[in-house]
Amino acid sequence: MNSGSLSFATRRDAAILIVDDAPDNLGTLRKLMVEQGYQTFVANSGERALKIARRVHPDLILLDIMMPGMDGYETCRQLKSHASTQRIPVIFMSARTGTDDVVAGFDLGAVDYIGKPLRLPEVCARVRTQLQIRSRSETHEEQAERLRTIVNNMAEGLLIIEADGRIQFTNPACDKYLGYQHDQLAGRNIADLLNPLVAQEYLDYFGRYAAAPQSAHNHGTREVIIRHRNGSSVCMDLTLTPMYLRQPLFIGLLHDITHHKQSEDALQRAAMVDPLTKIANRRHFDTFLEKEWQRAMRSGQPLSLVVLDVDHFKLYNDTLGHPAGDVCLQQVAQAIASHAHRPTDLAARYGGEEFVLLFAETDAGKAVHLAEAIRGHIEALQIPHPRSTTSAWLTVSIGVATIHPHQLDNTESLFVAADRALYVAKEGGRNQVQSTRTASASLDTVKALVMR
Ligand SMILES: Nc1nc2c(ncn2[C@@H]2O[C@H](COP(=O)(O)OP(=O)(O)OP(=O)(O)O)[C@@H](O)[C@H]2O)c(=O)[nH]1
Repeated sequence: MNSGSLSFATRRDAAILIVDDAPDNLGTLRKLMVEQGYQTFVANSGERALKIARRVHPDLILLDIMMPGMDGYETCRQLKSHASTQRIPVIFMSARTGTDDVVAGFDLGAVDYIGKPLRLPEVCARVRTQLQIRSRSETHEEQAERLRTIVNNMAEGLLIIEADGRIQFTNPACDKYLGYQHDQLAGRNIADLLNPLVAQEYLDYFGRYAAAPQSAHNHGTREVIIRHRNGSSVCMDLTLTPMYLRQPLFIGLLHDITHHKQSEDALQRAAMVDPLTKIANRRHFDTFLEKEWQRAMRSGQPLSLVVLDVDHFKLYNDTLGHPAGDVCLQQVAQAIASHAHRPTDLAARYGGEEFVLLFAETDAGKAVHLAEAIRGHIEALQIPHPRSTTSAWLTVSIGVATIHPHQLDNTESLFVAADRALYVAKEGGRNQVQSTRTASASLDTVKALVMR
């Protein structure tokens, strides 16, 4: 038993409409069809046949041609012109077996033509065959419908692209991702959606595949920026698969990664920012310094590092509480960061109450001047520090170091110099700026202090 008869075997309940004005014929055919296991409906006129067909949607109609009133041809014409009945297979039965009659029957859309007098086994065979064909074509339609449903409902955008870059088809998800109405993208070129370099790369790949489909390789998945209809850019993963369907075609699958990108960016930003003060953290500062250091080595420009430490901060915490200390650090951070104006300046929280600032292309004189401005700014905030022995307000001590980096130096040496200057500022009474120059002048003092 082949698969066709198998599928047919499951359709023993097929419904047959028998149309004939002769009661004997109707009776004989009905009995025959019932014996075959079919469900039967009968009509003795064309008008009645149309009514029944519209109501019960039979799987097949056996239709006599010569009938009073509406004949079989007209009945068939009307069946074929009505959406709900046009796909029902019709087999004509007639004593008129001339070629013209038979051809006229097929021209009206009949699937078969049986001559009268009927040979009953032949009728059974022809009915069976037509039901098998119908059952197979239904399966094809069901499959096509299933595929259509998947394509229309999938979350990924689907594009079918021709070798010259012309878009042949897009699914609703693709239209939605890119802001187009249904069918607006078909006919456009992918070059309208991508930046020119990327588009050219794809077109070259299409061209290579079209020239030698057998040697084609999968283009894989890559991240692309696609132009949305509103002019904005959307970040997508595009997977391209070449396919030969009568012509070289490329199936593109678009996966929106904008949200993924945004959270990736947010994570990246979070990894660079100090959670308490919202300015750069130590990690970000070190990376930034390394980059500026390399740049300064190439340009020969000076690089200045400013190190700041809040005075008597332990005392501040002990007096006003740790939460007040946190707020104070936020205020100090904002004040410091407001002095980093250029893209090559960066303020960061380097540790507990210690802050740093990098000023690229800034000589010692300017850096000390900037540091002095920051010190004054923080003092002017007039954050009360009741038990400070330095001032009634919160103050900072600042060390400044400037260097013209070269191969033999490293960033560590710049930090050591700035920290030394800071040490001198602390020991010199706090609330002041000291630079490497001033620090080295007081080196003896430092040495003496260190020895103590
Ligand atoms: N509130 C708060 N305090 C912090 C934070 N990080 C560090 N500290 C405190 O900062 C204080 C730093 O104290 P020290 O290093 O002794 O320095 P100091 O008291 O500022 O003294 P000098 O630097 O010599 O003027 C410590 O008490 C730390 O607990 C923070 O995130 N929040």
